[in-house]
Amino acid sequence: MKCGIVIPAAGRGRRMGANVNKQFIPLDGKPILIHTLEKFSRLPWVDEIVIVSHPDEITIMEQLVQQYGIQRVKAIVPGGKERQDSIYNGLTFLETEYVMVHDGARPFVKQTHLEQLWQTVQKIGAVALGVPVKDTIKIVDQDGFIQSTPDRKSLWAIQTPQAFRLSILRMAYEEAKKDRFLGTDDSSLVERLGMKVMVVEGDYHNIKITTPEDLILAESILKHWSEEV
Ligand SMILES: Nc1ccn([C@@H]2O[C@H](COP(=O)(O)OP(=O)(O)OP(=O)(O)O)[C@@H](O)[C@H]2O)c(=O)n1
Ligand SMILES: C[C@](O)(CO)[C@H](O)COP(=O)(O)O
Repeated sequence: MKCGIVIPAAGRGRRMGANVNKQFIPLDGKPILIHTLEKFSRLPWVDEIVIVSHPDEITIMEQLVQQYGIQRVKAIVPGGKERQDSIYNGLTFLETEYVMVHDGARPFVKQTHLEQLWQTVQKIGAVALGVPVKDTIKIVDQDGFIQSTPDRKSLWAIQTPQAFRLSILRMAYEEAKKDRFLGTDDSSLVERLGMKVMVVEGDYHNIKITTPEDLILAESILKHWSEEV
């Protein structure tokens, strides 16, 4: 059994406010995206990697992949307006039985968690990495008033990778496209088909680098947990 990896990296990084795609920002001298790609490129069960890039950055991506010797990159393909559009396009280039979708902006996913996801997706067919939330979460209305407080015991902050049997994810993406449904992750597209998605507990290092504060946290993670991430 082999797995294909789709790395959505075609965003504009608006919340980062940098004048460059946040995935090219260096961490310990290496672009964030390369840290991410290195987590997958040597795994024995990874058959092919598809990187989804902003159309204007495909050449840069090709140069980085070559410069850092990233293995198993099958294609670097153009993304779309939304993350969902980018992944939809990336999926069309895969020929594996399983797929793992992982944000290019999450450089610290652990190998142990990737292995757990790989074992689980072969049994369950749909799985996502996540962590229990630490804050109390509130549902707030458009006027800024709290409507409800969900029981924190049942709340998880879902990350990536999210892994699926490829046929399941393709069907979910087609249904979402037909229904014009836009989700913020891949699992929500599978859930809306009425299918169960399992959560594997990861850890709090697996941050998505989104705003400037995350760069400070990322440097600290790399400095204090470099052997683990
Ligand atoms: N149209 C898009 C939007 C996002 N992504 C990717 O999806 C991942 C998670 O998205 P996010 O962190 O929101 O990145 P951006 O969309 O770039 O950030 P922002 O919303 O701040 O612009 C990132 O690796 C990003 O590059 C993508 O491939 N295509
Ligand atoms: C997919 C994701 O990383 C799960 O937490 C998150 O939903 C991506 O959100 P973004 O706004 O596209 O970064």
